[in-house]
Amino acid sequence: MKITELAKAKINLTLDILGKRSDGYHEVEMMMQTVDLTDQMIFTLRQGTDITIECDVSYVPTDERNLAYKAAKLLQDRFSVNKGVHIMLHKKIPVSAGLAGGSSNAAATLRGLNQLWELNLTTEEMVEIAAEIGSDVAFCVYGSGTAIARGRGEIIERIPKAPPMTILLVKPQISVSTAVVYQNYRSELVKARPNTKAMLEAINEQDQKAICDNLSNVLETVTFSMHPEVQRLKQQMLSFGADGVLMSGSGPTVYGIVLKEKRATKIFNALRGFCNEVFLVRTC
Ligand SMILES: C[C@](O)(CO)[C@H](O)COP(=O)(O)OP(=O)(O)OC[C@H]1O[C@@H](n2ccc(N)nc2=O)[C@H](O)[C@@H]1O
Ligand SMILES: Nc1ncnc2c1ncn2[C@@H]1O[C@H](COP(=O)(O)OP(=O)(O)OP(=O)(O)O)[C@@H](O)[C@H]1O
Repeated sequence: MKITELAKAKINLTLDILGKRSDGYHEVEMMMQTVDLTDQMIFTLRQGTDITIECDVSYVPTDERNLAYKAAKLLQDRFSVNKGVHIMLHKKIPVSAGLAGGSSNAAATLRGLNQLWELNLTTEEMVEIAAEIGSDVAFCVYGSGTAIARGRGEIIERIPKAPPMTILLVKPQISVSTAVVYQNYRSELVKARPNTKAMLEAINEQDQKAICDNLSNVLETVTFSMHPEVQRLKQQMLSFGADGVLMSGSGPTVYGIVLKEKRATKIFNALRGFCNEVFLVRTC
């Protein structure tokens, strides 16, 4: 028996930090959006209880460090499952990019194994389990759409879908640790905080211009100071004519919303001249 699931990348339309928590995490309020940059995952039932992973790119761990493995093991232990699985992961989402690639794979594993192992879990039950794997996994369980995430990212409020928009994703060739970025966050260095209410209104009204005007991520202050080239990339995308530009998550991926299709292709070609990893995608 085989189940196929698609794991989508996410971008943050807003990311605000409301304070530091006693568990060491940060209290956040952020608007999340899926885009149609997807990994494909194929789950095949195995005899015995082994969980094995195969991936078509060499730099993704295929052992217990893989978030998909963690998700499978968690389900197996929690529900005393005496079945195994082989997971084939076709990777398209850049790794350590701020696009929740690993989290999305973990969420797709919860959905896939819910079917393969016939667990009959509701979406809400999967969301609860997701929070034990990572802060971004809960949002990814829904598969696609727009939501506000609160708490440490695991409390999800689904909101109306953002309008279809063309997005350029650019992943610089540097690696950023989410933990280090959060650790170095200083609220006093933030000049303008996100206005979540205004962003919600913009989405409710399907007002693309207002969405572009309200993009905001407080973690830019940290990543930009550690890697000035990420800030330069943002400036460059704005000067090329993107209508709104923001760093996603803790970075280093920077995305640009481009409201005119023809201009998006032009900027895409210009960026490909000096960046290896550039993707032209849509909100979904
Ligand atoms: C930056 C974002 O991607 C935005 O969507 C997320 O907030 C991070 O989500 P994630 O990668 O799933 O994060 P986790 O794997 O849960 O945590 C990685 C590390 O980031 C820090 N962290 C994460 C989330 C949060 N609300 N506060 C934190 O301080 C913690 O040091 C944690 O050890
Ligand atoms: N299924 C997976 N796909 C990609 N990376 C994974 C996976 N499982 C574990 N990892 C490891 O997780 C780390 C972060 O990878 P990931 O691509 O999820 O980062 P990210 O996009 O920055 O995540 P987020 O936006 O949630 O902070 C990498 O060091 C990678 O080796």
